[in-house]
Amino acid sequence: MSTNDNNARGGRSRQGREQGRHAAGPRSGRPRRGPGPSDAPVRLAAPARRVAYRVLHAVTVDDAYANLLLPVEIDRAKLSRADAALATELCYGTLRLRGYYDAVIEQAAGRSLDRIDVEVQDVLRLGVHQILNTRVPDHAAVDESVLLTRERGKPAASGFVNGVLRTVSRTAPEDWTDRIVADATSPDEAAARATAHPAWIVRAFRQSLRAEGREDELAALLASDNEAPAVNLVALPGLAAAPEGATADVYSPVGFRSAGGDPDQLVTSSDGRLRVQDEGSQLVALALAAAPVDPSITAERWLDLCSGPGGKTALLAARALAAGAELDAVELVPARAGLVRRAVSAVPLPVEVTVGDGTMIGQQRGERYARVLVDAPCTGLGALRRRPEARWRKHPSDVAELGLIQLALIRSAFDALVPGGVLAYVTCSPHIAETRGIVSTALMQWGGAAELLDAPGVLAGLTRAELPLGEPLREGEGATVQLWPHRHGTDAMFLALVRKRA
Ligand SMILES: C[S@@+](CC[C@H](N)C(=O)[O-])C[C@H]1O[C@@H](n2cnc3c(N)ncnc32)[C@H](O)[C@@H]1O
Repeated sequence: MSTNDNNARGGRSRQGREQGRHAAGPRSGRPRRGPGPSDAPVRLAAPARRVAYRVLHAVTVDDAYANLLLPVEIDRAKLSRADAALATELCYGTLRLRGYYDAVIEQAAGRSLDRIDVEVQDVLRLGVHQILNTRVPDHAAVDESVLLTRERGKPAASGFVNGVLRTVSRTAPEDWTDRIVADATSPDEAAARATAHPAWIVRAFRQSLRAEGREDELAALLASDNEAPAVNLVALPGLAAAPEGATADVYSPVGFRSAGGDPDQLVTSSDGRLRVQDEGSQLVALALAAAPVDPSITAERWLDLCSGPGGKTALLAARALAAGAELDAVELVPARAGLVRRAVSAVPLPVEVTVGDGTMIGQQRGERYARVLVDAPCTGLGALRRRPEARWRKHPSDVAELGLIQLALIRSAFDALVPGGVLAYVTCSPHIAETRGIVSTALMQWGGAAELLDAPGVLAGLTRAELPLGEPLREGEGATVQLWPHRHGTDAMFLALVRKRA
């Protein structure tokens, strides 16, 4: 079976076949069917389904990372581009909504998940995803799930799979959502169940939005986590330009979306001067390069303190080259330091990449740098749409553990600044404890030795369009920036710019 024919995307919709059963558009905050990545082909290619299953199961039993394993499995299966796209949608779509699908399976099967064979669980998850959130016809989703069950050496379970999936298909997706949230004990728990997020993450998001005076955006934020992000690229400034036909980013002056084709091909053929990079990541690196250091600083040396795998280092290197500055990079993990070296090789600037502990750099290289980027290790709650299984692997205790490292890193970065120099504290998490919490604590400890700069103002000087921002953390003239997937189309990057008083 091929997925390449026009019928695949243009064929009869489930809505049509089911006479308006799902005629209403996707409801905000709920797992959705509709256009975009979930708008999967009508006919299912068996190889794509097998690849999706293999990755799903490796995530379940081996703690594999889907974004690393999926390309390997796609290569191994020699999937066509269309089938690779389908395998990606099936795999990522299933993983993103896994908690929701598990609840559906438990209700449809009338038993708890731990009483279902672990391989059969993943067959069912994949089947439920196809039935509830793609245009794959129900009978195809059921039949092929049964086939897959047999292929996995579980013929005795094929009747069970058939029965559960038929039960799922007899209830409209919207009605499933109503059932799944029916006994939720709070609005956050209901939102968590309906959008397949752990409840503690929903509470953390609500708190961050509330701090910005935008709590009413919670449903939009949760929904955006369940959508595949567009592939965004950067053209390293001064070294490359966006290719003909590409669409310029809304905010980043050096970002673009490709007109089609394989982004990896673009990266390779440009010798790494075009790179895949989230628009928010571009903006925070550009903001550090543009921040006002004290005019007494004439020769600048810059530092990327947590640099692996080097996306922001490459952009900083291009900016440093243009500004006549030097650049160093530090990374704790040797393999990731290797990726940083590869990333900066695209820029004709010698960048010293050191494997080391960034928390020690302040002591070792005190008052040496005019600009320091602290792209701190964090929970990554702002990039859940990118890492489909990640939300199920995070724990509230991670926040406290990471907080200690984040505080140690920002303090080390401050010590490494020359007087008048600026540090950028960045996370790809909007969690208050990792963002405003760290910056407030550090500012309090530094007292009058530090000033929070106006990060929204710095960004306003470089973005193509004005960024709609919420209420920031303010101190003096300074303010922070929080970007959001649902509002800006970026990862939820946080940025604070802090200057060491001269
Ligand atoms: C958010 S990532 C940085 C992403 C990077 N700036 C980029 O744009 O590609 C955080 C990095 O910090 C590294 N890291 C964690 N603890 C560190 C430490 N104590 N010193 C230096 N790097 C550390 C992690 O290994 C990880 O590569």
